[in-house]
Amino acid sequence: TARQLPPMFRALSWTLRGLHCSSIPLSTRMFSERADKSRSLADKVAVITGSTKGIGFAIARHLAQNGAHVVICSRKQWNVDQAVTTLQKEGLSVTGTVCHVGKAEDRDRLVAKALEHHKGIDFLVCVAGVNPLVGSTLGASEQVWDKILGVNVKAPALLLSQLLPHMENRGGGSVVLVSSVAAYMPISKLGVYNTSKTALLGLCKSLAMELAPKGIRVNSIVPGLIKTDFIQMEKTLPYTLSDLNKIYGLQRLGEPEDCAGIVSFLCSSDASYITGENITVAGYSPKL
Ligand SMILES: NC(=O)c1ccc[n+]([C@@H]2O[C@H](COP(=O)([O-])OP(=O)(O)OC[C@H]3O[C@@H](n4cnc5c(N)ncnc54)[C@H](O)[C@@H]3O)[C@@H](O)[C@H]2O)c1
Repeated sequence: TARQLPPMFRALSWTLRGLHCSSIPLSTRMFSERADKSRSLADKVAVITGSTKGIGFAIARHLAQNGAHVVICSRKQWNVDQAVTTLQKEGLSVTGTVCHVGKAEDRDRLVAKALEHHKGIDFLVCVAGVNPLVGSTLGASEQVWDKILGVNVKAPALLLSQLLPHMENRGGGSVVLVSSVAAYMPISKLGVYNTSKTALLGLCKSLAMELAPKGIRVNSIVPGLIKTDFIQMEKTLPYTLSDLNKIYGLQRLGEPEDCAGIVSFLCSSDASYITGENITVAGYSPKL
C-alpha cells in the first residue's frame, strides 16, 4: 500500500491517486492532496456528532482531509446518507449512522459503527446541539430544560463514557466540545441554551482533569455567530449584521470552515500539551 512506500514515493502515489479521481472537483482535489501529504491524523478514528451539515460537517471534512477515518451522524438516515456520499465522492474515508445523541440505544449504535474501522477510537467531537426555545428562561417548561440540557450537556458526557474504554485501548485521545459565545455573553431570550453552553465550559474543565492521567485531552471551542441553519432562529431576535459588527472585530459572520482547522489542530499531536482550554472562534470581541 502507499503507506509502505518511502516518503518521496508515498507523496507521488497520493498525487497520482488524486489525479486519477477525475470526478472530484479540481479545487477539492488540490486541497485533499495538500492535506494528504501531511496526513497529521492518518490511522486515527474520529466520531463527530451532529455532523451532516453546518459546523459538524465542516469539521468532518477537515479531519478526513487530514487523514482520519471519520464517523458522522445525525438524527435522519437521509441526511447521513447524503453527507457520507458527498464526502466519499471527495475520496475521503467516511462512514455514518443515525444517532440521536439523547438516546442510549442510538449512542450504542454509533460506538459499534466507529469500532468497525480500526477497533479503537481516537477522537470525539461533540457538535450536536439544540435550542427549541426563544423566550423567557423562567417560562421554560421542564420538558424544554430536559431537552436542551439532555442533548447539549448530558449526551456528550454519556457518549464519552461509552467511548472511553475504546480510547484507552488506543493509549489516549482527544475530545472537543462545541460551546458558544452565548456561554460568556448571554443572548437574550435564549437563557436555557446560554446556560447549557456555560455548563459545557465547566464540563470541559472537569473532564480534562479526570482524563488527563489517561492521556485523553478535553478542550472546547466557543464559536461566535457562524453562518449555518442554526442561526435562522436568530432572525427572530433584534440583531442586524451592523449591530453584530460592533461586537465582532473581524466585521463578518463566521463560516463553518472557520471552526474546522482549530478542531483538527486540537486533535493532532501538535496540541499534545493542551487540555482543559475553551478556545473562542468568534472574530474577536472585546466583550468576551
Ligand atoms: N451557528 C452558530 O452561530 C453557532 C454558534 C455557537 C455555537 N454553535 C453550536 O454549534 C453546534 C452546531 O450548530 P450548527 O450551527 O452547525 O447547526 P446546524 O443546524 O447546521 O447543525 C446541527 C447538526 O446537529 C444535528 N443534531 C441536532 N440535534 C441532534 C441530536 N439530538 N442528535 C444528533 N444530531 C443532532 C443536526 O441534525 C445537524 O446535523 C451546536 O451545538 C450549536 O449550539 C453554533
